[in-house]
Amino acid sequence: MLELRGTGRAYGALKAVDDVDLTVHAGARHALIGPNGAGKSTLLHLAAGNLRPTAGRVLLAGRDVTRHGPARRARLGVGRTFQTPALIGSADCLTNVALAAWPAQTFRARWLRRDHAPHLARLDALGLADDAATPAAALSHGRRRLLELAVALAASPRLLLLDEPAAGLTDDDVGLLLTALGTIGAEVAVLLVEHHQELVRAFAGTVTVLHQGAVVTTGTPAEVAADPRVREIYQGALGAA
Ligand SMILES: Nc1ncnc2c1ncn2[C@@H]1O[C@H](COP(=O)(O)OP(=O)(O)OP(=O)(O)O)[C@@H](O)[C@H]1O
Repeated sequence: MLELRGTGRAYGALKAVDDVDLTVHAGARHALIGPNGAGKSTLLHLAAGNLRPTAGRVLLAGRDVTRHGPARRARLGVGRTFQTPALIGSADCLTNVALAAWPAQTFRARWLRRDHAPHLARLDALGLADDAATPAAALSHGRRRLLELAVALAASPRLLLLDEPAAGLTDDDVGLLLTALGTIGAEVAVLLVEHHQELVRAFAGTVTVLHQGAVVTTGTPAEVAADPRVREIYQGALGAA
């Protein structure tokens, strides 16, 4: 679904992302971990088109999108969330989801836009049905995270890029987030940047470790947790026993 080939992003002498090869397969549950400053957010920006690489290529479903901006990549099926939720605070949850769904809808669905049933179903699937009429700004931080996920999914992405969705969440909220992530269909590949080790272990089938902009290793959570290089550079990142 997503391929980075020799992809890099430099800021002067600093290589924030350095010659990265990364493949996220269709339907994958792929996590990207690494210490602070490893280059994880930069890599997500490169995948989403918010940043242009200074080296290498980005492919989406085999198509070279290196020079495509974020809007064009979104039309090709890339959805994302940000470290700080990007929502319309004054609009209620239903409106946030309905607006996000608009570009992916058929003409008929737009004409029938008063039919909010699909959007309510989406909110319900993520545990937000009771908040349909609540302004996004009035939600707790944890529920804003869930709404951001609902908004990203409303655009029917084929690749979903999630930037630290568990940041600042309570343990209970992380449980709700994990349940919500479990509702994402197999037609959507997910690349998750996350520091929360239990969430990574519970969610990801594949984990890539980034350090100083470069890929250290890719494997299952157990393989990565057992890798001595990972233990060295990323102490306890996966709660290695
Ligand atoms: N716009 C920028 N200009 C200069 N340096 C930058 C810029 N953006 C990021 N960097 C640097 O690139 C490196 C990678 O940053 P990035 O935010 O991608 O790391 P990260 O792994 O997401 O970190 P964290 O886990 O703390 O969010 C860091 O050294 C950072 O200071």
